Amino acid sequence: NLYPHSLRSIEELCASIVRSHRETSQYRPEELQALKWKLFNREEMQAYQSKSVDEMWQHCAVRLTDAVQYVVEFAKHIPGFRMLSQNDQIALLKTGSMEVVLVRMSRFFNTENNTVFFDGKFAGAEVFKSLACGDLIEAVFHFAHGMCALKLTEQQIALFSALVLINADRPCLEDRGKVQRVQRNVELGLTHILHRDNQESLMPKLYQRMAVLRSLCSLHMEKLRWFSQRYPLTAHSLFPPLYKELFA
Ligand SMILES: CNC(=O)[C@@H]1CCCN1C(=O)c1ccc(Cl)c(COc2cccc3c(C(F)(F)F)cc(C)nc23)c1Cl
Repeated sequence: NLYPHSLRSIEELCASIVRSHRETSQYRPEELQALKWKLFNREEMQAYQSKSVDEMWQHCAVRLTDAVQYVVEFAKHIPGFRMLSQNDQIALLKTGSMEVVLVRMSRFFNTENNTVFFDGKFAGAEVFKSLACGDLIEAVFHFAHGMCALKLTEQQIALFSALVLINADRPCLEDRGKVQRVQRNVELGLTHILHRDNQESLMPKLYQRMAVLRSLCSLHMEKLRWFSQRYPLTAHSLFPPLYKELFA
């Protein structure tokens, strides 16, 4: 039901969001724990760094598109999301899916050696040099550090990711009121989880993280435009269709 107010239905809402997060998170925390110290050797590093700009962008775009598809799956199981109009669902995903990908990336981050899980191993920022957008990668790493510092549990990440997606302030929504009601329920779920964990103090920090996410993703869209103007062939032919649908 779209308007849960009793505690039981808030707990049901949390349970379905946590389950959906777990089933669509691509890698389990314990899997990544095992790979934590698997780093690229010199040859592998050089192989990435000698890729051309558009080769490396295409290589990343495939992974990002894959990650976005998992976020679309995640969104479908957020209570109330599927009751929104198709256009509103697309509008929320168009602006929110990359933000959730970024939140999820921070789960794959090792703050001890400043590396991120990429292509099966942990990579430092220098692996992405051939992308020719050091500022974007720097910002991605910096954001991941900030997220790791909050030490969120998987359940807290699940509810936070749902709140990042269900945002009634997004542009071009048809039925803002309906999105607001779904957003309100997810907010109740997040406060419920934080209250249960005795960590209400995290709430303002999470809202601050959402503001950082928005600025970071406008940088991404700017980079994406730069890349598709600079390499129109790659951008228009090689990027997987979903990517074009969501970001073009
Ligand atoms: C387990 N792996 C992961 O979590 C990430 C997310 C999905 C797949 N993936 C990676 O393999 C990965 C991990 C770390 C980094 Cl830094 C990258 C490279 O990231 C990007 C390169 C180019 C453009 C990127 C853009 C842009 F600009 F398109 F919006 C935006 C984001 C956010 N990341 C970009 C990638 Cl692709």
